[in-house]
Amino acid sequence: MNATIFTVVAAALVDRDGRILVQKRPEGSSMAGLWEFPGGKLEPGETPEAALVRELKEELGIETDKSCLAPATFASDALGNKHLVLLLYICRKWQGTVEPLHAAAVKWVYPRDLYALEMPPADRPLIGLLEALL
Ligand SMILES: Nc1nc2c([nH]c(=O)n2[C@@H]2O[C@H](COP(=O)(O)OP(=O)(O)OP(=O)(O)O)[C@@H](O)[C@H]2O)c(=O)[nH]1
Repeated sequence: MNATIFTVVAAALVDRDGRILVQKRPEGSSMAGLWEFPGGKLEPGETPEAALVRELKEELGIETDKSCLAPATFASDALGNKHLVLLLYICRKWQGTVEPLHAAAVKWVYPRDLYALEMPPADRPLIGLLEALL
């Protein structure tokens, strides 16, 4: 079966205690209220790393560099009538203080505590991998 594939980049920001940042999708967006990794869709012609650096600035007000983005794992799942490929990077180094500029809220959680959160379906298989990696 053919499907329109769209690519999303996202970051597991990891703090010094090994906790990961998740943000809550705002009211009025698709999947409102679910907790997700910050990130978003690529703009035409944009590299995944440039898109993620841009999204982290737009969504959280932090600055990072592509050299601080380590490819970690990916998800591949149907989303509506399209197919989502989500590239997840681990990022441990950035400048600035995280602020929820787009999200309803942000919080830092240990990987094992991600299981208890309501997350988009594509994200669930990523949790065990993050637990193993961190
Ligand atoms: N940033 C992010 N997006 C995710 C995650 N998991 C997941 O399924 N997605 C989906 O990937 C897409 C990312 O789009 P986006 O963040 O650029 O934009 P958006 O919410 O305005 O998109 P939309 O209005 O089309 O839903 C959304 O459809 C979102 O639901 C995740 O962990 N992080």
